[in-house]
Amino acid sequence: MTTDGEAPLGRSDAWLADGRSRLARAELAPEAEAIGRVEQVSDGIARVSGLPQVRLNELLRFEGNRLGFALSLDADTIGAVLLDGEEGIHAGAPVRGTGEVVRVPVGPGLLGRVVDPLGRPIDGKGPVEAASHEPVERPAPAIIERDLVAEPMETGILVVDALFALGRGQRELIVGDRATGKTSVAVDAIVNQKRSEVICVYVAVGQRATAVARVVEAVRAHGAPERCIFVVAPAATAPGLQWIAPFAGMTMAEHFRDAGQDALIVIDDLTKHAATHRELALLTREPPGREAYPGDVFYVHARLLERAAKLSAARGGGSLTALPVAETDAGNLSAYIPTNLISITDGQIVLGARLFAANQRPAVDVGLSVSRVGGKAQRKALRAVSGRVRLDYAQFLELEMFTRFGGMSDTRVKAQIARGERIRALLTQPRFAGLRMADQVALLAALADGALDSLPPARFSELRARLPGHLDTTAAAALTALGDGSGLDDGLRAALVAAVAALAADLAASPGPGDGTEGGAPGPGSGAPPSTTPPAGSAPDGGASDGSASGGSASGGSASGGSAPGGGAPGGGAPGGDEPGGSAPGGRASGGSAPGGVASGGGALGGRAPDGSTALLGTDAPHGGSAAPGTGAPPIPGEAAATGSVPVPNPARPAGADVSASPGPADAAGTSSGRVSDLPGSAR
Ligand SMILES: Nc1ncnc2c1ncn2[C@@H]1O[C@H](COP(=O)(O)OP(=O)(O)OP(=O)(O)O)[C@@H](O)[C@H]1O
Repeated sequence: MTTDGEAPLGRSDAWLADGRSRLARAELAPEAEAIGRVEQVSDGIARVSGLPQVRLNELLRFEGNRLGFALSLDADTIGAVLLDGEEGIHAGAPVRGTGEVVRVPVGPGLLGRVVDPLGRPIDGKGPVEAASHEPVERPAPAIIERDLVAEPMETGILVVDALFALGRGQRELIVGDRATGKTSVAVDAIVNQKRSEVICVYVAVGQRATAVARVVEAVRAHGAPERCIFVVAPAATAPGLQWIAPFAGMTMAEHFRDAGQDALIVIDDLTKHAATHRELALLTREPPGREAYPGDVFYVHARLLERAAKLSAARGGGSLTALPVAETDAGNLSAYIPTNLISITDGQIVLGARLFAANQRPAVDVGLSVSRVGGKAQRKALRAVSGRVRLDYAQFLELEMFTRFGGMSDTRVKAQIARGERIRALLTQPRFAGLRMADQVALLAALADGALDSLPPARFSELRARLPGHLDTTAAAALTALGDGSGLDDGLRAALVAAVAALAADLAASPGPGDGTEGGAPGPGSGAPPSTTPPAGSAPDGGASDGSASGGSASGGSASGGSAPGGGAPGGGAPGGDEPGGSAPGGRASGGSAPGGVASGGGALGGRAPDGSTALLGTDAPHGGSAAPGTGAPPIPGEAAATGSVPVPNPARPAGADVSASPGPADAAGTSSGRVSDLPGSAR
């Protein structure tokens, strides 16, 4: 051996000696690792045996590093919800407990990102930088850690900010039938936060991927996406992921709340979350209760929404406002999940399908909506001018119904109706056209002082669009004074009203666009062609839908051609008469533009007549039902009515069935007050 040859031998000897000494120092002891076994996999659930020490909600690791969590613990097996799908997981595969619960990344690194409920990016913008990882299930702040809701959360939507003001830290349910604008109200609230410092989290549970993409796009186009997080679990994702999505979103929002910031979370929607919870519960063989939901569905949503709170100064003074969304079926607010959520939250914004079809958008039903804590948080100036609006509007809705039956020529009543029509036109607001608080104050003060009386309601949309710029130039001092949060003194009010009056006079003097866009339309025969009028609940975005009903208020005409979707029985449809119980010409309901005056019978989609009366809405037309002739128009929810047969949707009734011949239970329900009891199905 050469010297060269000995050197490597010496190094390996040293390595061997070092290894031996370390081995001698090592304390060898047996270590137990519990490895369970998958017994069965189906429908996103794995039944696992052999892991007796696993705790509820513990994270489990399956083969291929796939994750799941323990949802139910039985004597011998665990019902585990799979978070990454079932691929590669088969009976007999090993499972390990982790001793951990499900955690998600939190922190500013998530802002502007679209992530799945585990915080994994799905927007192709690279990995998320997390400040830390927090459990998805966390306890709600204790009472002592909370403060009163005292600051407004402005949505920019006049009807909400003026009549159902929200406060930071409040939980307000947005509830309504399918396609009544629930998401739009929530997204408008998010978009409006571009004027504030509020962090927004939008959680999509069980939505169509295209609908989610539209929301993300809308916020990117109109809002402040750099302060938004999108947590997305579309309908096609594993039920386990959909289940944790609201909890994950809440944890991400809580991070900002706990850092003393203000956050807003929209959960769209909890009805689908409840359905996922029911699905998982049934698959893990939990005993079903009412409507087959497991008994803990109330607890699941209560513990989720209790995490929204306004924190005390000692805890940093941050707030988390929650806007959960719930879907009703045929306006039935008394179904299990909507009633649960109504009782958990601090109020609800109810969206009505008939109002929506009548082009009253946002279709907020002022009779059924309420905000239980936000009123105290409303800005003083806005409170000063919005006080009478709700009362005036509610009175108008009742009066309007009575005027449908003719008579009521009293000048005082006429004035009230005219005022109500103006309120209605003012409360109609397109999407992404949020108003500043000062704009809202100016509009409502001008309305109350009669400064808008010379402007036809059809021109209000122009007024609203031009108002912010006009106030900026003509009433800058008043805007500054209002921005200070002070109340509305007489001088300030006069300045704002004068500015709005000047703009209204300017508009009144200039020629209008010809066809109204809301709140009644100008001339007879200006109804939208039936072929372009969407059926109730399927109106497309913006202008097209705006034009359909309100623009479609041809007065005194007869029902225009086309048949209502789903057809209508002879005698139903939209009669052209403007008398109550007017003679139905026996035609089919036309799409859109029910003629002016009082539409009678069922099945017409329509708008508002220039005289302010509400044409019959086609809520039952798509179902094919039709009302008997001469039954009178059904009330818009919130209005009183004493009609006989009410053309309400009745899922139990087969398509094409004649309402008058076989009145369904919903028809028998009283229609006297527009309250919950009047809603279809609620009397049952
Ligand atoms: N203020 C508004 N002005 C004009 N169009 C509106 C307004 N609000 C909503 N819409 C339109 O109504 C349609 C339904 O709205 P949206 O999707 O928000 O309803 P939804 O109740 O959330 O529906 P889904 O039940 O499918 O979730 C959309 O096409 C939307 O653009």
